[in-house]
Amino acid sequence: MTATRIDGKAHAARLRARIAEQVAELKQAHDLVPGLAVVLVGEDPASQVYVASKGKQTVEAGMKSFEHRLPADATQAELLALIGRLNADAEVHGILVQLPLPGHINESEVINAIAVKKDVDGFTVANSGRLATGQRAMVPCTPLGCLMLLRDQMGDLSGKEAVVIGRSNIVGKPMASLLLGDNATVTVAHSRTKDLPEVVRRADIVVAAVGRPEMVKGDWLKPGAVVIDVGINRTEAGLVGDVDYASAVEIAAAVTPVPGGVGPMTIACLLANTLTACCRANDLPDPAGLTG
Ligand SMILES: Nc1nc2c(c(=O)[nH]1)N[C@@H](CN(C=O)c1ccc(C(=O)N[C@@H](CCC(=O)O)C(=O)O)cc1)CN2
Repeated sequence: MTATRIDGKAHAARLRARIAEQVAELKQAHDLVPGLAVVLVGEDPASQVYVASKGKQTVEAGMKSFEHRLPADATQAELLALIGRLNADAEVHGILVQLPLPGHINESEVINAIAVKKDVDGFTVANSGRLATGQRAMVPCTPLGCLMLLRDQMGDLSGKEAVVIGRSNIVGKPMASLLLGDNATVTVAHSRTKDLPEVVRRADIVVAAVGRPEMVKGDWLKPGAVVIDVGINRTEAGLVGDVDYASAVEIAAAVTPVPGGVGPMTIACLLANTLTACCRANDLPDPAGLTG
């Protein structure tokens, strides 16, 4: 039997519609409009596309979008000064610096200059620490999107065996924290893991976030596993994930495709985090069902 194709595009569209409704209610009840500032440094083609999509979807959801483009040779001081102004701007509830940054810029210093309450990427040390210790945090968008897809597909994740492949600060580690928060039993595998196929074979849930085209094969999977592919790899054959989709669908119960799986959820969850940041800045309760 062939696996379900988890339609991230359709899921993201439904999520954006719910966010737009909640944004309209916020305006009506409190005369508040969430605002998102996105900062792009340089001209990386993929980043330009993502930033344009973020701006468009922010406006479509009824929020304010502020786009700031700096040249590739902008200095760190210029970037920090811009973040300082956005931190102080009452119309801006969320700030995102598009990654990757040019090599001469210290990514960690820049990210950690963002006010913790406006850190809608959830990448600051403060938000990472809060998530890792089970406190209320701003949750990174890609892992939050993966969690929403998993809950939608499987319901309760309690007691499930989950293997997260990849230990990055922006996907692997927060993903592991979120799965632990839902009471899954979590293994984080990485490049030094011994016998990775055997580790993956025991998982009910596989989240692949390694950045290696089609590395996870169908015969690594436990029959009936749910597979979330975070990879976005540009190859000569086109865009592929970290999972070999064709062989995975022969064994798994459900698999996210690339494109059209996790990617669209990343931007929808950014809108969710911006709405959450606006509510928190105004001492209102978190919006229902958006915070993970
Ligand atoms: N500050 C951040 N920088 C980056 C993040 C992030 O979450 N915060 N994530 C990625 C880029 N990204 C959003 O910024 C992103 C990547 C991919 C998609 C997406 O919808 N992908 C499509 C395929 C589109 C394509 O052809 O490239 C899909 O998977 O269907 C959305 C957002 C790195 N930087």
